[in-house]
Amino acid sequence: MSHESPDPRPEPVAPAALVRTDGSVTDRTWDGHLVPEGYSDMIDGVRELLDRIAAAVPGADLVASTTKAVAELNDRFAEHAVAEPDQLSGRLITVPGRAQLAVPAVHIDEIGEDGMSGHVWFGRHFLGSNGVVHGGAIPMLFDDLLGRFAIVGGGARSRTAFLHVDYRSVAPIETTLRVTAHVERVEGRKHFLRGELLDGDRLCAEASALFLTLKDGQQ
Ligand SMILES: CCCCCCCCCCCC(=O)SCCNC(=O)CCNC(=O)[C@H](O)C(C)(C)COP(=O)(O)OP(=O)(O)OC[C@H]1O[C@@H](n2cnc3c(N)ncnc32)[C@H](O)[C@@H]1OP(=O)(O)O
Repeated sequence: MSHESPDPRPEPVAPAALVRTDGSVTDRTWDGHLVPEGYSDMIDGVRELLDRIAAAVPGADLVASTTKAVAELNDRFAEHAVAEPDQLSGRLITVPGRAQLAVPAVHIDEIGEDGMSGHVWFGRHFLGSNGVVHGGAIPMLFDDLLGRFAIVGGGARSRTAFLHVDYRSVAPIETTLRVTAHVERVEGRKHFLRGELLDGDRLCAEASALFLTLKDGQQ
């Protein structure tokens, strides 16, 4: 049995090359590692695959062929494993979601010294239930966005000391939502940040967080 349904995924907007916030193009991570051509497109494809798998009831043929293909890919990727300082996933700060698949892909629209705004679209991979984004995905979004902004805003490497999230109304999946982040105040190593997730003008969730700049040699 199959159900016809409209495909709600937005057109992919991630560039083949990596575009910095000032519009210039690079082929390297922030710390100089060369990124193979098409890498961010590959990550986008895997993100779409996670949404497609979450949304589908596949037949036995598709299950078998997918299991075989994934096993082959696992073997091939295992041959290319590197140590953490050399990995690309999570280090492409110019790509939505930093090419880290657990992190929802936030597209940054505006960024300044004290704040940023962007948009995010949660696919079926991030479904909690009944058309609503999983409650665990929202802190992940805020931790990444605010943590990244603690660095972009002039901080050095930092870690989350606390992250408080209030869920004010449901966040729908398959909808373009707005996200904002701003610096509330900085006290020495302590960066206090706030963020919001909105559906139009409706506040879905808000976060307040403290990030601490790490001391030299701190893990
Ligand atoms: C790759 C490129 C991409 C970059 C993009 C990356 C974006 C991703 C970002 C993800 C970030 C993470 O998820 S990090 C992973 C999740 N977080 C963690 O695992 C952190 C675990 N906790 C810790 O490691 C530690 O507790 C720290 C680092 C947070 C703090 O330890 P510390 O450095 O020794 O500091 P400490 O002396 O305890 O505290 C310093 C000051 O902060 C205050 N303080 C400390 N913790 C708290 C707290 N929870 N609530 C209130 N205040 C606190 C203290 O009272 C003190 O205030 P005063 O007396 O000075 O006034």
